[in-house]
Amino acid sequence: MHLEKTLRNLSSSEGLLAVNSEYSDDGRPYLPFVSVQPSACLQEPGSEPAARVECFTAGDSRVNEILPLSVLHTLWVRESDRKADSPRGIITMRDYVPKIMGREAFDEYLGPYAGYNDSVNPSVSNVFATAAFRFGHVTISPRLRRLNESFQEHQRFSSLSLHQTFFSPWRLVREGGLDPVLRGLLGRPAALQNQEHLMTEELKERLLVLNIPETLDLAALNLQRGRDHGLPGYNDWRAFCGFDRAETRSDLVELVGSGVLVEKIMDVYGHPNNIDVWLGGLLERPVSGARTGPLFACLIGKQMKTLREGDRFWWEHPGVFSPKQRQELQTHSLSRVICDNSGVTEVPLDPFRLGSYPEDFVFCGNVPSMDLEAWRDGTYMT
Ligand code: HEM
Repeated sequence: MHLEKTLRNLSSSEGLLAVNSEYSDDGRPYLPFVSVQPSACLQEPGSEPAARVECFTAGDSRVNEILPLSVLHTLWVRESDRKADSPRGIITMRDYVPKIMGREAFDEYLGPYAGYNDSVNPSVSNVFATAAFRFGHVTISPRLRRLNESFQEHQRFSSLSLHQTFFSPWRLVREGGLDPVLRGLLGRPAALQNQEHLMTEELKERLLVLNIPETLDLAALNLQRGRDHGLPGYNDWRAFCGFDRAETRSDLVELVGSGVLVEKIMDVYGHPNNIDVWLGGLLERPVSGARTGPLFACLIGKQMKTLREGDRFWWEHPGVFSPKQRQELQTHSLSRVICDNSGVTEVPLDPFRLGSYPEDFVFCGNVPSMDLEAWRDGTYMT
């Protein structure tokens, strides 16, 4: 059966997604297991063969790569079964993207929504998937924090090194479900990019990918994938974005902000033209108020623009939703999704901004929610 069919609950006509039939998280569903079993996911040490927790299945094959990814996938499946067509696009574009590329760059590359353009190709570009959006790999902290209701270290389920969470769905099923992980994501920071130490050892020395027995190096994979895909180098992409090429060491020092680092890069690459775009983009000094430098801000900005302009069902495109529905959709937030689909009862209003507990957290009752009355008259997707 095709993957998209296995992800649906075909026994009902309500358009629901399939969920796990063996386990639940305090009454809330988990993702279904893969159909080919036994799967390659790791098992709880010492557990009985009958108590296996298989790999979860979802639209993205990386769903088991790391616990937080399984958690977010699960959250969205629960949300989707509660409310058809949840507005993920709004949350990503309004609450996340401006924080990674910076408000100024967001306004420059995207600006206000200007309508659907049927000549825009919305597919994801090679450079975006293979380099620019992989900036996220240096924001990963080496520890996965698991917190209790008071957002303190969980007494039963302590925090873990990242590698202990690779392909280990049993840690959700047997160790407290989504809530301790969600609280850790909300209450503790992502890694701050550090030019002297870009990526955690957990990802450079200990990365696991299913069906490969050795541990891998995500930095090496990113560089090699860029070459496999024939990506032009750092300077060519700077030119593509209308920036000056870095011709000399001092040009690079200007962009990177560290002479010592530029020495190392030049020792390896010889000339700025040879620098892989993933590495060059990561090394640029971040734009103020952003997590990326100017090159990645440009490449991410251009991609986001085409994703929005080329989407016939973009939520702001007239005719997709009524004005009243659009107004309601704007009240939606990731915090609301967490409140509605997990046991977490306190959240920051903006979960993409790190706050301190309890000052910056509110009870779920105080998080705005959409009024679904706006959908009652059936005006939807004309
Ligand atoms: C611990 C967290 C993460 C792990 C273990 C991880 C691991 C991986 C792996 C193994 C790949 C495939 C690499 C290859 O063979 O080329 C990959 C691809 C990718 N990752 Fe991550 N990743 C993580 C977090 C992130 C984050 C936070 C972002 C972005 C914000 C991100 C963006 C991407 C993108 C865009 C791709 C390419 C996807 C595609 O072309 O289909 N990753 N990641």
